[in-house]
Amino acid sequence: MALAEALDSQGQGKAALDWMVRAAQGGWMPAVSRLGLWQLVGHITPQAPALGVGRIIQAAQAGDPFGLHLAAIVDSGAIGTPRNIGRALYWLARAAALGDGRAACQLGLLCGDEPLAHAALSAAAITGFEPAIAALGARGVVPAPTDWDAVAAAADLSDFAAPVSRVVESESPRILSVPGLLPLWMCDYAMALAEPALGRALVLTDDGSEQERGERSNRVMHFGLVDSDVVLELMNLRISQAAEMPPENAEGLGVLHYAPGERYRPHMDYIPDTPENARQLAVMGQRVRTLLVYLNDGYEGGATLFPRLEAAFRPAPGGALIFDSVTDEGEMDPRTLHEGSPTTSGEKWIISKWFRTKALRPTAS
Ligand SMILES: O=C(O)CCC(=O)C(=O)O
Ligand SMILES: [Fe+2]
Repeated sequence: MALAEALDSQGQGKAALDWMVRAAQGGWMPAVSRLGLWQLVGHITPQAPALGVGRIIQAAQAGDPFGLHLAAIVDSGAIGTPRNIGRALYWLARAAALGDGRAACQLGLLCGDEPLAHAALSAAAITGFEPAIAALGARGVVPAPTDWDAVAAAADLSDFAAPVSRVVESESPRILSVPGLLPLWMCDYAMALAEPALGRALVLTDDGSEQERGERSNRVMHFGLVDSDVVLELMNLRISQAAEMPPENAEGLGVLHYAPGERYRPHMDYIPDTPENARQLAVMGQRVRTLLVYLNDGYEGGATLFPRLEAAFRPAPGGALIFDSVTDEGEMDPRTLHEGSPTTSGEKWIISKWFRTKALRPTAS
C-alpha cells in the first residue's frame, strides 16, 4: 500500500496500479478501497464509477476503515451511485463501532435523541476528534453507546429539509440572500473540521495556474471528495438546492478563514476565457454561480462588498448570499466585481461554493 502510494506520487502510475490491482485481487481490503477510489475518479486507471463504487462497497462490507469512510461519502453524496442516506448511516455505525471518531461525531450530531447523541459525541470526543469536543461544550463525557445502529436509527435529518426562503437583493446582476440556510451546529462543525487543515488561499491567475497572491491574504480549506463525510455531503445537497444547481456541478466545499486585517481583494468569480483557460473551461465549464455561507459573528468589518453596485452584505450566522457571475445570456458579468473586505477585529469564517455549468463528479449512470 505504502509502496503503491509512493510509486504513484513519484509519477510511476503504471507500476502503482499494477501493484494495487494485484493486492486487491489477493483480497487485501485496503487495496480494494484505494483501487475503487481510483476507478471512481479516473486516477491512473480509466474512470469507471460503477466498478469503483462496487469495490468501495465490497471493502466497506469487509469492515475496511477507508472503505467505510468512502462508502459513507459516495452513498450520501450520490457519487457514482444513487443517493442512499440510510446506507450511509449504516456505514457510519460500522465505522463508529470500530472506534472512528469522525463517524461517531457525525452520528451524534445527526441524532435526534439527546441521551444517545450525548453518548455518541462523548465517544467521538474521547478519540480527540476536535469537532466533537467543541460540540460537547460544557457537557461532560458520558459512556459510549452500546448500540451504534440505535444511534443511526435515531438520525433526524429535518434540519437539511427545512424550507429555504430566498430574498432577491438585486435583479441584475442576480443576487439573493437566504437567511438561516444552515443551522449553527453545521456552521460550528464546518469551522472545527477546517481549522486544523487551513492553508494559504490561492488565486486562479490569467495563465490558468493557482498562486499565492497578496490580493487574497486569508486561509482556506478545500474539501475534496476524500476529505468529505456524510454531514458535509448533506450540507452540499442543501447548498445546491438553495442555489438551484445540480450538486455534482459544485466545486469542493471551501471553508475560508480571515484573521484581523485579512481580505480577499476585489475580483470576479468567473474564469476569464483566455487561451490558457480554454482546456479547463471545456472540461469543467464556466463558474456561473457562487454561494457563500456566513458561519459566525463576533468580528468587525469583513462584509462582502460589490463596489460597482454599491452594495454590502454580511448575513447573520447560517445565512447565505447567492450571486450569478454571468448574465442570463451566459456572458461574463464584470458588474459582479466583489471583495471580502478586511476584518478589523475578530475572525470571519465563511463557506464558499462555486458552481460550474458542467458536472465535476460522476453521478449514478
Ligand atoms: O469573503 C468574502 O466575503 C468573499 C469571498 C469570495 O469572494 C469568494 O469566495 O469567492
Ligand atoms: Fe469571490
